Amino acid sequence: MNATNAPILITGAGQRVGLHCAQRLLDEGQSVIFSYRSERPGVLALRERGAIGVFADFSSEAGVLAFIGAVKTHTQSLRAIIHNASAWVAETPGDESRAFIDMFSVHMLAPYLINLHCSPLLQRSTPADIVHISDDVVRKGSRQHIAYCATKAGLDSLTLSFAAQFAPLIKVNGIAPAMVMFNEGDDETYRAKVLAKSALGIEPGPEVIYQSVRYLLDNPYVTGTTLTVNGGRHIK
Ligand SMILES: NC(=O)C1=CN([C@@H]2O[C@H](COP(=O)(O)OP(=O)(O)OC[C@H]3O[C@@H](n4cnc5c(N)ncnc54)[C@H](OP(=O)(O)O)[C@@H]3O)[C@@H](O)[C@H]2O)C=CC1
Ligand SMILES: Nc1nc2c(c(=O)[nH]1)N=C([C@H](O)[C@@H](O)CO)CN2
Repeated sequence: MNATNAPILITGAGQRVGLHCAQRLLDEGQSVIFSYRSERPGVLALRERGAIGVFADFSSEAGVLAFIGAVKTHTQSLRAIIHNASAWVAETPGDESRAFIDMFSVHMLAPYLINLHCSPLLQRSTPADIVHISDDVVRKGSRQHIAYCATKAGLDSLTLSFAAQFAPLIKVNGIAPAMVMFNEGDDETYRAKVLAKSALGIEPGPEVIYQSVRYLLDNPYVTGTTLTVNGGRHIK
């Protein structure tokens, strides 16, 4: 918990990694504001623990600005912003542009606007952090998720630019995971194929992302860095 107990803002926390990280922050006595788009059991669970849920549809500028305005009705300061919200959409013939625009908006426009408009709230907290959750796939590209990978690469660029812009009051870092947790529909063949891509060959679960977030929040001498959390894919 920080001295002023300024809340941590985490986006896309209704399920999976974001939900786990929000729960772990609450476990440690940290106040949390989170974004959700769909009403999920995780949204209720976080609310029942005292976290503030704010609806967000990051697919448009108007939706992002509306979210920012809503956050500012709940707090005047922020300990950190964790940009977790994401859409993992493969190219599908006929609506390539829609997919690209949607992922540009959630992976780049939303973090860009939220960082710019909420930096004054972060500056009222010491220390203060921004964490962008990217993807290890940026390292080499992806034939199956071209737009997804490109927009995550843009997020990595925002890490570098905002780290320079906001130093020394706000640290800005990224986390680049490879597969952390499968999706329900992933069959055994796909799971085996993905596990074989890393040297460690495990599905680690969302705690490895929380551990990475914790490191970045607690370390006063790290900014402009993206942590690779990929089970050794790059050495396989
Ligand atoms: N899972 C993995 O193995 C890996 C994950 N990552 C990254 O880690 C992070 C967490 O992954 P994971 O938990 O699987 O993420 P999810 O796929 O579960 O997405 C997280 C949340 O993002 C929200 N979201 C998506 N699009 C929008 C939008 N347009 N506006 C508002 N919210 C939106 C969804 O909200 P709702 O459900 O309310 O609609 C969703 O619950 C992501 O950034 C992901 O790219 C990187 C590599 C591997
Ligand atoms: N928003 C999301 N991004 C990603 C997901 C996901 O479920 N939601 N999943 C992956 C895969 O696990 C991939 O890493 C497998 O190689 C990537 N990004």
